[in-house]
Amino acid sequence: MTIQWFPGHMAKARREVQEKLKLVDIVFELIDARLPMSSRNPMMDQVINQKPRLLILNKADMADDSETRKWIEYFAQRGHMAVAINSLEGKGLQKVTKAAQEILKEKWERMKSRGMKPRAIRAMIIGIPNVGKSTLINRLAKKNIAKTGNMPGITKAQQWIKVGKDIELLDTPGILWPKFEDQEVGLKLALTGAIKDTIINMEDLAVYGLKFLSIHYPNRLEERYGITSVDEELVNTFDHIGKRRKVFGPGGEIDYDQVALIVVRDIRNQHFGTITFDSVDEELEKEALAEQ
Ligand SMILES: Nc1nc2c(ncn2[C@@H]2O[C@H](COP(=O)(O)OP(=O)(O)OP(=O)(O)O)[C@@H](O)[C@H]2O)c(=O)[nH]1
Repeated sequence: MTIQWFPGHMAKARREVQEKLKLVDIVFELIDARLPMSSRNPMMDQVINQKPRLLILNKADMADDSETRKWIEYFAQRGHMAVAINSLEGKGLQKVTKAAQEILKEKWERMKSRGMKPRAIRAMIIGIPNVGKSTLINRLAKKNIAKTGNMPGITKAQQWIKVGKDIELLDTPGILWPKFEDQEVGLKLALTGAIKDTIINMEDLAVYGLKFLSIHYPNRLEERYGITSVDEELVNTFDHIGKRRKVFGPGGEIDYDQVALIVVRDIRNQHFGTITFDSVDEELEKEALAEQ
């Protein structure tokens, strides 16, 4: 699904999320483990206000494990519990229930001490497009979709999905916009396939990808393309890859469009292995600079 995010749509999305928030105890903020910063909504804190939140790093199977561990630690230090999962194969889902119980432990104990009967935790998933919201909901749902009637304050009947006996999940996720105003974020989102190819320049994307790999994963770049850095004259790098991959136009010249496409596809199809595009160390550097 592609959504054009105009101010009106953003306001509507925000309103819809805030309506649903009234129904839940906790928000599951779904983010892409390859982009733990860039795949988050820039206004999430304001939108969900003080609602308890669990960060779920989805698509962990495509991310760099060592970076994922660092990101979980990074978020923990900022007071946010985070877990890494793979919704596509249903890996790590049990961590979600455990973490939600942990986050709400005190509240539940208070309720118990006031003599209230224990009940399931009500949760909703929020995330930017393509982060895997539907996949996760379907995974958690199995056959446990429970229909409920109208809830006060909300016009459309909400369906709850029973996840084990401890969690009830709203069956429709909240969709919020990504941080597209930052050009580098846009390129990262595009490299992971979160943004439609029609709105990006493939050559820019390929160049960004190659530079990223040369900095963070030079060995993998060498293994696949026989280079460890990107030449200042970009055309030399494109020529090199074009020759290596035999991408020639009708007159025998290198087809640069095709080279760009090959690079982007190689990255997306994991021919460079599992990659995390947002680096914890760079984020910490940015934070340190901002504090100065
Ligand atoms: N490898 C991998 N792919 C995943 C995972 N979760 C989702 N996907 C894939 O990511 C793509 C997007 O998943 P969706 O569940 O449609 O994402 P969504 O957030 O509901 O997307 P919108 O409907 O656009 O908001 C699909 O191709 C899924 O198969 C995961 O954990 N690992």
